[in-house]
Amino acid sequence: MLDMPSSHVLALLVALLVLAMAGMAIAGHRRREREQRDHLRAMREREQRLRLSLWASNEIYWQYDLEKRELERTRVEPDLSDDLAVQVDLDKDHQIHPEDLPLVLDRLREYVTGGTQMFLSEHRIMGEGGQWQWMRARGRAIARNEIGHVTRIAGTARNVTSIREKERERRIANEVMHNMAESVAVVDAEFRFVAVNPAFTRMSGYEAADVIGKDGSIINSDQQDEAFYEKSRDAMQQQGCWSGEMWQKRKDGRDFLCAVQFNAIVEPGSRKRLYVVVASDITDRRRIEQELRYLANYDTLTNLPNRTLLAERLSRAIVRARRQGSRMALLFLDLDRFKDINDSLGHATGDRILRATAQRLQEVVGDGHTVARIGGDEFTVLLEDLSGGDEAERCAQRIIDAFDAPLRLDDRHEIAISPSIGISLFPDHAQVPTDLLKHADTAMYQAKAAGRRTFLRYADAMDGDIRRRATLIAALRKVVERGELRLVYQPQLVLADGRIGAVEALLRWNSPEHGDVPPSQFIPLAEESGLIVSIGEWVLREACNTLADWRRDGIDNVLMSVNVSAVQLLRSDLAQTVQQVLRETGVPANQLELELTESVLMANAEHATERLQTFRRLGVSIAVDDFGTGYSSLAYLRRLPITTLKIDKAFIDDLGRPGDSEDAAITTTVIAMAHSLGLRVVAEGVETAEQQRFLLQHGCDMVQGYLLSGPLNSLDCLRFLQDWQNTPQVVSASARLDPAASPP
Ligand SMILES: Nc1nc2c(ncn2[C@@H]2O[C@@H]3COP(=O)(O)O[C@H]4[C@@H](O)[C@H](n5cnc6c(=O)[nH]c(N)nc65)O[C@@H]4COP(=O)(O)O[C@H]3[C@H]2O)c(=O)[nH]1
Repeated sequence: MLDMPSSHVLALLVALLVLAMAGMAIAGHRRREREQRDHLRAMREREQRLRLSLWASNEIYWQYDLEKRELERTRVEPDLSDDLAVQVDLDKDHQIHPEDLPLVLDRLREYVTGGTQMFLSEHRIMGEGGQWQWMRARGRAIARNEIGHVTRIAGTARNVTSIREKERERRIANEVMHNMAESVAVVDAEFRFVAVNPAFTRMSGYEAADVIGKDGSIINSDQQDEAFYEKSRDAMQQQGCWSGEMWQKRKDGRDFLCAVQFNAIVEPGSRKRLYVVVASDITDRRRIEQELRYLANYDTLTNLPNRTLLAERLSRAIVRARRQGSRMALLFLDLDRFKDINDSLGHATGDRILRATAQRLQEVVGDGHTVARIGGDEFTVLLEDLSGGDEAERCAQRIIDAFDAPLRLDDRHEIAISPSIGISLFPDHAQVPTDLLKHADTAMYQAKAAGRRTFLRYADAMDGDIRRRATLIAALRKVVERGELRLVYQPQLVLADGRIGAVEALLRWNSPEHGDVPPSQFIPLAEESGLIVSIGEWVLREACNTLADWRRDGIDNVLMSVNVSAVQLLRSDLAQTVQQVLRETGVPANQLELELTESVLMANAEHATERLQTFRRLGVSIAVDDFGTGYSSLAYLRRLPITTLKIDKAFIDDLGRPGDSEDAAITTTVIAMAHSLGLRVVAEGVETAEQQRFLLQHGCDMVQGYLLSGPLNSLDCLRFLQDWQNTPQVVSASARLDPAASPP
C-alpha cells in the first residue's frame, strides 16, 4: 500500500469507510428488523394469548360503532384465519331476541350518557343451532370524538345460558324449599343442622337460629328409644338413604309423628356429605287412619269389636283351633224385649242399656275372650280352648245369672233385662265362621221361643224349627181375617166368699195347616212380628163382646181379665183402643182388667207407669202376671199403678205339700206384702185342694187353676158362671171344688 499512489489509498480508505458504513447500516437495519420482528412476535404472542384466553373463556369479542350504528361480533378461534366476524346494524339485529333488544339499547344509552361505569347487559341472542342463548355482554368505550362522546365501544360477551339455567334452578329450588309444606332440614355428616326451611319451623317450633349447628337429636321424641334413632342414622350412613316414620318432639315438648325421607347429597363446592331430611307431619293422618280403622272394626257405642272384627277373629280362632285340635264356642246373645224398651224409653236409654250390657258381658267373660256387638241388641262371645260344650253352657249360665241384677244406667236409673243365648261349637256344629254364627243365631231364636232368659245349644233339628217359625208367622198374618182365632175363658174364684170374681180370656189358634198351635208358641211370634197389635185388639174386642153377652144373660159382676203383650202396651195406642172397645160393647171399665207380665213392667217401669196411669184413670184394673218369675221387688211394684198381683204357678206347685218349702215362705210373704200395698192377690195354676187350702189359710184373695176349672169356651163358661151363681158355694179349707174339673 506504501507503493500505491496516495489517490489510490484515499479511494481505498473511502471505499472501506463506505463499506464500513454500509455494514453498519446493514447491521443497524438488521437489528431494527430483528427488533421489529421481536416486537411483532411479542405482539402476536400477546394477541395469541389474548385470543386463546378469549377462545378458552368462550367469550365473543364485539365492537360497536355508535356513529355508524354497526355492531361487529367476532367469535375468536385459536387460529386467526378461523375468526368469525359478523357485522350488523344494531337496531335491526335479528340475532338479539326482540324482547331483549329494547333492554340492550337502554343499557347502552345508560352507559354512553355516563349513567354506568361499564356497559353491561344480559340478553338472548340466536345461537348457531337456532336456539336462543343467554349472553352476558360487558364493554367500555374505546374511542371518543373530539368533544369526548363515545364513538366506539368494545367488549366481550359470554354465553351464560347454563349459568342462568343453574341459577334459575337454584332459585326455584330455594323457592320450593321455602314454600314446601314438608319440613326440609339439611344436616351434615355428623347430623348437625346446616339449614332448615320455614315448614320445619312451623312443624317443630324451632327457628333456624335455634337449631343450626346443633345435633339433629334435639328433636328426637321419647316415643321411640335411642336405638331406633341410631339405627336410622346407621342406615343413612351406609346406604345413603332412609325412609320411615319417626316420632319427633316440638320445641314446646309436644310429640308429632313424621313420615321422613333422608337422602345423602354431596355439597357441590366442598364435596362434603350432607343429608337432606324431608319430613311431613302425619300425626293427624295417622289419627284419622286409626279412627277409620277403629270405625271399621269397632262399635262406637259400646267400644266392642263389631261384626267385621268378629269375623276376622273368628277365622283366626278357627285356624288356631284346627291346628291345635281344640274346641271353641260362639255364644249369640240377644236382649229380651229390647225393641220394646227402645221404642218406649227412647233411643238414648236404649243406648245406655247396650253400653251397660257390653260392660257386664265383658266383666262376666273376662278380657281373654272376644265380646262383640254385631248389631242392635245382638252380642257374641267367642270362647276358645274349651274342654267341651259344657264349659260354653256354664259360661252362658253365668251370663244369664249376671243379668239377674238390674243394669245400672246412671246414678238414678236401673233396668232389668235378660238375655237369650244360642251356642254353636267348633268343630261340632260348623267349620266356617258364617255357619258358626248362623247356628248360634238359630239356637238363640230357639232359646227365645223356649221362654227367653235361657240358653240353648245348637242342634240340627233347630233349622227345621226356624222354618216352622217362618211359616207360622206367615200363617199368623191371616188369622184374624180368616177367623182362625177364638177365646177360651178360665174362671177365678174369690176365696173369701166363694164367688167367681173374674175370668181370664185365653187365646186359641186353630190353624188349618198347623192344627192347634199353643199360645206359648204363637204369641212370641206374633210379638216379634208386631202382629200382636192387631191380634191383641181382636182379643180385647172379642173378650168385651163376650162379657157384654154374659151381662145380658145376667152375669154382671165378673171381671174380664185380658192378657196384653208388652208390644201392645208400648207400641200401640192401647188406651184409645180400650176406650173405644168399652164404648162399643158397653162394658163398664171397672169390669175390665189388663194383665201384663212382670218382666215387661219392670223393664219399662217408668214408661209403663205412665201408660198404666191412663188405664187406671179410665177405671180399668191392672194385673201383674207371672209374679215371682222376674226380678222385681214388691217395693219396686209399689211405684206402678197396679191393682192385682198374680203369683206364678211355679210357686204354687209345691204349696200344701208336707215339709217347709221355700215357695210356701215366698208365697206367704208375697201375699202379706201385696196386701200391705193394697193389691189383690190371685194364685195361678192351682191344681190341688191342698194348694187352695194353703192359699185360703194365708189370705190369698183369688185362685185360678184346673182345680176350679180349665179354660172353657164362651158358652160353657157362661153356663159355668150361671150354675155357680145359682148354687153359691162356700169355700172352706176342704173346698167344694169339683176334682173332675180337669185340664181342657
Ligand atoms: N198346668 C196348668 N196350667 C194352667 C192351670 N190353669 C191355667 N193354666 C194355664 O196357664 C196359663 C195362664 O195364662 P197366663 O199365665 O196368662 O199365660 C198365658 C199368656 O201369657 C199367654 N196368652 C194367652 N192368651 C193371650 C192373649 O190373648 N194375649 C196375650 N198377649 N197373651 C196371651 O199365653 C200364656 C199361656 O196361655 P195358655 O196356654 O192358655 O195357658 C194358660 C192356662 O191354660 C193349671 O192349673 N195348671
